[in-house]
Amino acid sequence: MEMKNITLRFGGVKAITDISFNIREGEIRAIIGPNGAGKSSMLNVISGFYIPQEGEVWYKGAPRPQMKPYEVAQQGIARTFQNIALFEGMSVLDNVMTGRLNHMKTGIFAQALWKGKAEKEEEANREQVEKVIDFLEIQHIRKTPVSRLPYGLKKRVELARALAAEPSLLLLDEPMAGMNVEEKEDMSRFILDVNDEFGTTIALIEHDMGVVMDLSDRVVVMDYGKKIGDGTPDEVRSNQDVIDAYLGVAHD
Ligand SMILES: Nc1ncnc2c1ncn2[C@@H]1O[C@H](COP(=O)(O)OP(=O)(O)OP(=O)(O)O)[C@@H](O)[C@H]1O
Repeated sequence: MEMKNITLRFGGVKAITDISFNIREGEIRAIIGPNGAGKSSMLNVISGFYIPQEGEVWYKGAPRPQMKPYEVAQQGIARTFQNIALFEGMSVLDNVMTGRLNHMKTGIFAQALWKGKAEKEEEANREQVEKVIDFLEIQHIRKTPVSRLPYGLKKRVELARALAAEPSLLLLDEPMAGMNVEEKEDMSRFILDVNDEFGTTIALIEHDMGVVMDLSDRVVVMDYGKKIGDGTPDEVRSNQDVIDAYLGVAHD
């Protein structure tokens, strides 16, 4: 995926100014930056939730036309949210199942006409869901309503739902926010395993520098809507603009 000269405005506020960067197939790419830098806005541009006023999003080698978020999802892009967005009253299993909605092609009428086809689809959906539930080690809570789960597990269920969609690009908005050290370690391991095992490309926003530097292949750094750094964790760590931004050095 390639972001080319993206500019995004909200009225008079420029959230993103002329930013370009790419996400290579199979990599873990982090977007970092101080509060209000424009990271969530950028993730929303990637997911098709915001349409930038300027610039182009290229996906799989071609410019992506203006699309609705569900159409972007159908192209294999799934995401999790900064604030957990699960159905609290529903079980873990049912929540993860909602991740398959994009794969449910057989409508109600078709189901009535071709029962066999619908059954096959249902089976494939169940299989993928069970695979993800096993992979993320949440079998023991599959029947539990999400509202009863501790925070760290809710975040894992959100990851499970996104993975159930079998995305080729997975967007994670602060996957470790609010977690304790142990939960962060678990989540890091799962993210690395997902990348390894399924070959899923991952773009994530994360505030915990230790986590970002350990997980990512490459990092984009934003500050005040601009890109100030882009490279491997080591390159970014030694970039003077990045150091200044994080130490809060005044802008000219
Ligand atoms: N829907 C919106 N309407 C108006 N302004 C917005 C909107 N979303 C973001 N902004 C503004 O755009 C800028 C970038 O915000 P954004 O949330 O993308 O930053 P961020 O880096 O994700 O911040 P944080 O780390 O605090 O989540 C901020 O000045 C913010 O106030």
